[in-house]
Amino acid sequence: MTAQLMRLSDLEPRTAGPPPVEVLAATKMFGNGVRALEPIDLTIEEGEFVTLLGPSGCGKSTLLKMIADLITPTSGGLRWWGGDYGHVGEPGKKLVFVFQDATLMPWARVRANVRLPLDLAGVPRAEADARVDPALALVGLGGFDHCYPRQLSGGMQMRVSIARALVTEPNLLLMDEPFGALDEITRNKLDQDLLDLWFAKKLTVVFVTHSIYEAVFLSTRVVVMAARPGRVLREVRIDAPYPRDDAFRVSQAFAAYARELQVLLAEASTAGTPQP
Ligand SMILES: Nc1ncnc2c1ncn2[C@@H]1O[C@H](COP(=O)(O)OP(=O)(O)OP(=O)(O)O)[C@@H](O)[C@H]1O
Repeated sequence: MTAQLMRLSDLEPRTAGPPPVEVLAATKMFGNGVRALEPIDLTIEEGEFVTLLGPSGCGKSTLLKMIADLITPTSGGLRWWGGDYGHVGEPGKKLVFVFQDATLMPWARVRANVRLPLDLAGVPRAEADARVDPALALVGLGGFDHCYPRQLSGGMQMRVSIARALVTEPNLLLMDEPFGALDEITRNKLDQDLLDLWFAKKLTVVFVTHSIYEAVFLSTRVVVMAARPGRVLREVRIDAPYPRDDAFRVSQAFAAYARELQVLLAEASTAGTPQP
């Protein structure tokens, strides 16, 4: 990672290609009558780190899963790199989803856990193994490949989960509150390492969190959502230079963004009407 400070304007756009994700008036109504999402319009540009922030039930996970094509919109649609989902997975258009739980196979060593997506894709064992080591090194777990998940802390298990995502060499990383279950110190460290990874690998990231502080620290842009029904309330660009470190966390700029998001979250929590 460069030691030179970069502003957002230095980072974008990383390519002139179509945006990795366009959400086009997409809605979601579940079978039980819950209107999880009102029409959402959202474009994620290449190289952005976009965070979905909002109170419980505002549809953050539903929107993220729609972006991963795990949930189909009730109306409206999405485009990925300018086309339909059929093109996702082609070179330069790879997407991966990281869940809140590490979801590791407890009976398998770290190496086998990280190699899993390559095994499933039929990548020859020697080639797959060769890709595991750099992925583990990227998350700071070089040398832990022979451990079982139970021998690792919660933070280390999340790192394995991220390595398992990185081994597929994604362009777009979708993360559903990946560090929500971790203590604050571990979470801060993983946030820092994730930012370094995002920067080094030129990833595009869409990240879900409840935490204002995590959103400010990580994001180029925060999308604040409100509930009942789920919708986008406001977007806030976090125009602070990268790389960001602990000095940013205690800066006036950080506090000002946190205050702004706090006010919006309070608004998001009171807005809306009860529904089934
Ligand atoms: N499969 C489902 N069937 C019915 N309703 C659902 C389903 N999934 C989510 N919902 C409802 O849709 C709304 C949005 O849920 P979602 O999980 O997307 O919100 P969220 O903002 O991610 O919440 P949290 O922060 O608590 O994870 C909620 O009212 C939820 O109960």
